[in-house]
This record gives sequence, structure tokens and C-alpha cells, in this order.
Amino acid sequence: MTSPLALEISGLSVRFGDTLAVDGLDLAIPRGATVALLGPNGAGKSSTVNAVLGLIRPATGSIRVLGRSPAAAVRAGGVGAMLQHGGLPSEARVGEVLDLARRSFPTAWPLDDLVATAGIDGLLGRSTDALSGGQRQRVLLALALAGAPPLLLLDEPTSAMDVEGRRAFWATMRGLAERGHTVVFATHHLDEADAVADRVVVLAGGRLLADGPAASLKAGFAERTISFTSAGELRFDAVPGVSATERRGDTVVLTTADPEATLRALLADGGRLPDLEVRGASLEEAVLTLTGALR
Ligand SMILES: Nc1ncnc2c1ncn2[C@@H]1O[C@H](COP(=O)(O)OP(=O)(O)OP(=O)(O)O)[C@@H](O)[C@H]1O
Repeated sequence: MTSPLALEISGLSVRFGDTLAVDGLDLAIPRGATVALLGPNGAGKSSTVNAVLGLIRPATGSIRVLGRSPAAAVRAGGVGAMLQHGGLPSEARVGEVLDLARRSFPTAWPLDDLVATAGIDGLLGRSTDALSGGQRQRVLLALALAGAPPLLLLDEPTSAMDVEGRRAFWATMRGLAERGHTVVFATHHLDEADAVADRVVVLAGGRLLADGPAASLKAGFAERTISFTSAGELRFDAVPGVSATERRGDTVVLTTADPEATLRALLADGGRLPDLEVRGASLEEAVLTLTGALR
């Protein structure tokens, strides 16, 4: 029977000498999910991705990819990857490299659609040595997609892309997810993870800290931020609910566990709050708090 899971990781540990890069990781990712791997530098994201691709041998644990061993899944064209240090052959045309990649898979992605999906229109005749960082990443994406793999593993895929390139890239990923592909990506762009992933996995020191929808992660943080313009030297420490105050130029930023009580007090007696904004924790704040970078 075909496994309903794209990825099943049990008790995975990866060791480099004295460094335990991944420490007892359990993760089950169903087919069709879009999952972000988050965590600070050295958290173990790349080590996990590399182990799933069969590029490094785990110290302990087991990994099943589309119901098979990593090597068998990769051999069968089940997995496409964009790695952090992925390279392109030198002195070749993009079109030639792509042709070669497509020919090596049992089912190649149709060229026209592949070019449109990866956004590399106009680059096929270019030398691989004459690409910008963002163009290079899109060509690497096209190579990852060449075999129409059900599972995509992307390690910081947008790190060299400009804002427009990122937007286009994530629109492509959403399209792939809608077509049933499973997308697992490591990133430091938490806003992107929040917007794109239906599930986020937070690692630190090789351990799993959180695993669930971004909304549940953020909901665990009851505090809200209230900001408004106030030029005076008024102090807000004693306002009900307020646990921290900060002034950024003319803007006052209050952190409160009870936003209703805080606002009621601020607006009492005809008080005015120009440019008022109330917002919940961002995914960035939630992850930084979880990983201990914020109090
Ligand atoms: N080839 C290697 N040899 C020795 N140590 C390594 C190797 N690769 C990774 N490490 C170590 O393993 C730990 C986890 O690294 P990993 O690259 O998996 O983290 P990461 O979460 O991907 O970090 P980043 O966000 O910086 O890419 C780090 O302490 C790192 O120094």
C-alpha cells in the first residue's frame, strides 16, 4: 500500500564528531502538506534535510520517505531538493543542464510548464556562470522539479531572492501544494513561513520545540502589542495590563496581557489614541520566545 505519509522520521539523531546536530527527532508529514522548518543557526534544519535525502547517515533512528528508504525514494525520482550549497555545473547553458536533469528521470516535468513554474523564462540560453543569485536559485528550483517529484525539500530557497522573486517563488510553491506536492522548506524568513506553511516545525539545538499550525503557536502568546502616537512625556507603566512600555520616536508601544482593560483605561475621560494599532504576537516573536532568544 502507498504510505499516506510523505515523510516519517522516528528517533533521528545526527552526529558530527562531538556535535549532536539532531537529537531524537520525531516527525510525520502527510502527503500534500506544506511544512516550514524553523530555528536559529545550527538548530539542525540542514542536517535533517540532508539525512532525509540520504546524504548523511543518521547515528540513530529511522527515516521513511514516501514509504521507502531515503536512497530508494531519491533513486525513484520521488524527491526533489534545493540545498543550501547546491551548485550548477560551470561553462554550460541553463537549457542543457535542465535537459540533462529531465532525461535522468522516469517522468520528466514538461519543459514549457517547468520553465513557467520555476520562472526561468528567457534564461535557457544563458551560461550558468552568468546568473544573478536569485536567477541561480530559480534554476536550482527548476532542477529540483525536473522529475516532477511528489516531495520537495528546500533549504533556505529564497535566501538570494529579491522581494518580487520571493513572492513569485511562494506563489509557485502554493500552486505545487495545490497540485498535491508535499513541500518541506527550511527558512529564516518567518513571515514567509507564516504566510505559506500550513504547519511549522521549530528546532533548536537539534531538538523539536514545537510542531503545529503557525496560528496555534502564536495563540500560545496571550500578550498583545498596542501602539499609538503620543508626543508627550506621559508614562504608561501603571496602566492596567501593561507589562512593558517602549517609545520609538513619537510612537508608544505597550505590551499588555489584558488589551481590553488597557484600552479602556487609555480611552477613559475622552483620551485619544492617534494611529492606534493592536496586534498579536508575530510568528517571529513566538519562535524567538520559544528558542529563548526573547525573555
Ligand atoms: N559537516 C559538518 N561537520 C561538522 N559539524 C557540522 C556539519 N554540518 C553541520 N554541523 C553542525 O551541526 C549543527 C547543526 O547544523 P545545521 O547546519 O544542521 O543547522 P541549521 O539549522 O541548518 O543552521 P543554519 O540556519 O545556520 O543553516 C551545527 O552545530 C553545525 O555546526
